[in-house]
Amino acid sequence: MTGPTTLTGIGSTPRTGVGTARWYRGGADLTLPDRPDPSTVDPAIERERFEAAREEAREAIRLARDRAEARVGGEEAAVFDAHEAFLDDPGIVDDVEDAIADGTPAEHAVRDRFEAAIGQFEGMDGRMAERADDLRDVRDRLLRALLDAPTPTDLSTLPAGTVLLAERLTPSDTAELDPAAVAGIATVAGGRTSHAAIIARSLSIPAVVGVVDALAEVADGTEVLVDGEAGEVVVEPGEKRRAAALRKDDAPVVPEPVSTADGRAIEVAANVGSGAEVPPASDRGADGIGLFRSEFLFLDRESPPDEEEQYEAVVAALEAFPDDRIVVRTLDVGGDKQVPYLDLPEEPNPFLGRRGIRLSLEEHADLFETQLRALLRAAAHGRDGNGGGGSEGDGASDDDRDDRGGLAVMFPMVSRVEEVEAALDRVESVAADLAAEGVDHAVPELGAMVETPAASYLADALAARLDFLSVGTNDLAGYVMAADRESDAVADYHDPLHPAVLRAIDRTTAGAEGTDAWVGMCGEMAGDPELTELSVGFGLDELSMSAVTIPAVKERVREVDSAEARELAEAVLRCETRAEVRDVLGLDE
Ligand SMILES: C=C(OP(=O)(O)O)C(=O)O
Ligand SMILES: [Mg+2]
Repeated sequence: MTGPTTLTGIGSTPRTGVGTARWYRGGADLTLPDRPDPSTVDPAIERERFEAAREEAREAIRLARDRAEARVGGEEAAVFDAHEAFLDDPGIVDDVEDAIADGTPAEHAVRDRFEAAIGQFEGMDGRMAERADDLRDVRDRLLRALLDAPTPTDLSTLPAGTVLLAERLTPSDTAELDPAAVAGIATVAGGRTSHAAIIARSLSIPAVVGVVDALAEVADGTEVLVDGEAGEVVVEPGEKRRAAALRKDDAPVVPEPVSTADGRAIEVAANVGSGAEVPPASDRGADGIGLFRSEFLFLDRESPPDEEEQYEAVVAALEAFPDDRIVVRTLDVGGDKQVPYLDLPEEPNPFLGRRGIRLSLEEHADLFETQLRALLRAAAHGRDGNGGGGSEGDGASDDDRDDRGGLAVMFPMVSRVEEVEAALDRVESVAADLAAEGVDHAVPELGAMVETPAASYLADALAARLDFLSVGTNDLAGYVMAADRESDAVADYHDPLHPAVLRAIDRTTAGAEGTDAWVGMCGEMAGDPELTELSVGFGLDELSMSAVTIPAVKERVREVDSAEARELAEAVLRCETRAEVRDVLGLDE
């Protein structure tokens, strides 16, 4: 391949890096010998081999876990606990042992059983499909042990400036990478929400996944640029493109809050999916956390976290940002986020079913209560001293709260005023219980996500009852455009730059005008520096995003004039097609 050639995929870590391509092919050859005649197989020996392989794999998984914990933190490392659990899963172990008893050699029994499990997960939606990667990882560890195959290339010692190309990377592969050495990752397979992609993001390694386009033709040693924001891999990019891309990525970190050129303060906060993402957010200059996806505390485990664990996770985030606001979203499961132990109802169309606040108010009222107890206790932390003597809050009018600091809590997937009223009642009753028990607590700021057209139409009524609203453009675009956010086939529809979505955003800020509620945005649109002026023009007070784009968005906010930004928003709101919107914004089609 002679460049420059641009291959497209899915941007996963929105940073850019340039380096030298190096293919990673998983190291060892795991081709199995031909299956022998069952009568020649000694099941006792095979059982012993299987046992020994499990123990070897267990040791390697624990080592990977410790290494990941040291590099990216405990929450990301917890994926390896899930890997270890596969080694003990009776549904797998018993089947492998049964096959061995019938005369199947251990390596064939392992491969067959894992292939079946991988096939099952691949047939599911969203995050569950990505558990297939975890199973592949465990299967390969077992097969390596059984075949006595060499361990794969040591990914922790790659030379500086490597762009790693692979068919797919497992979570263990990714956790081994040294972010100082690896300039980028491009893989043929994988989605944005696979564990491997999440770990790469936590390590801030530029990454593009799902590059089906001719990645295989890129030879080792070629210069490659990985633009994880545009979702592009540029082969032999040339000096101009390289310099432009790196300039974009290198916006200086601005630790203090920023205002527009004419003095309007805009909070630029971080979205985090786990405690491990909190320190990098603060390093990138986040003004607090605008979206703490609390559901990550519930994934990849066998039972929900208890009140204490949730309390501690939130307090750790508050301590990392003592002067800033931390917005924790209550449990948002259902739709693409399935949690097996919660026994969520089977639904023909989960995106239009029991999700978010709907589950918290009914099927999982118990989990909601535990979560609110943890949150109200955490809200007292740091007031009147470190954790001691918190006030008994009185909801939206709690006036001893610092303007911008402290805890805020928001409810996901709201579509009715009644849901907000019921959630506020639950908060009040949890506060009363804690008071009766003599437990320190406070009522945090309370808000709702605007992710449904209903919430956008009702923004005035919601804002009148709450302290804030936060626009979730990922789901809002999906529901306004009737386009599944997980489906490639309708990816074109799922774009916040469609006029209908932009009008829903504007309707939200307009609805909140005249109330005391502030309005933020925490969908992916908020993190796009090319859309910062438009977001300011819509009247948003806060933009919350993946930590990596915070410096570029802060830089952009400082250049914006809010009157001009409003004119831009008005021009965009007059558009009738996405092409016209892109034209007004000066973006290429
Ligand atoms: C931020 C959002 O929530 P999530 O992506 O977690 O569904 C959104 O829908 O825009
Ligand atoms: Mg959402």
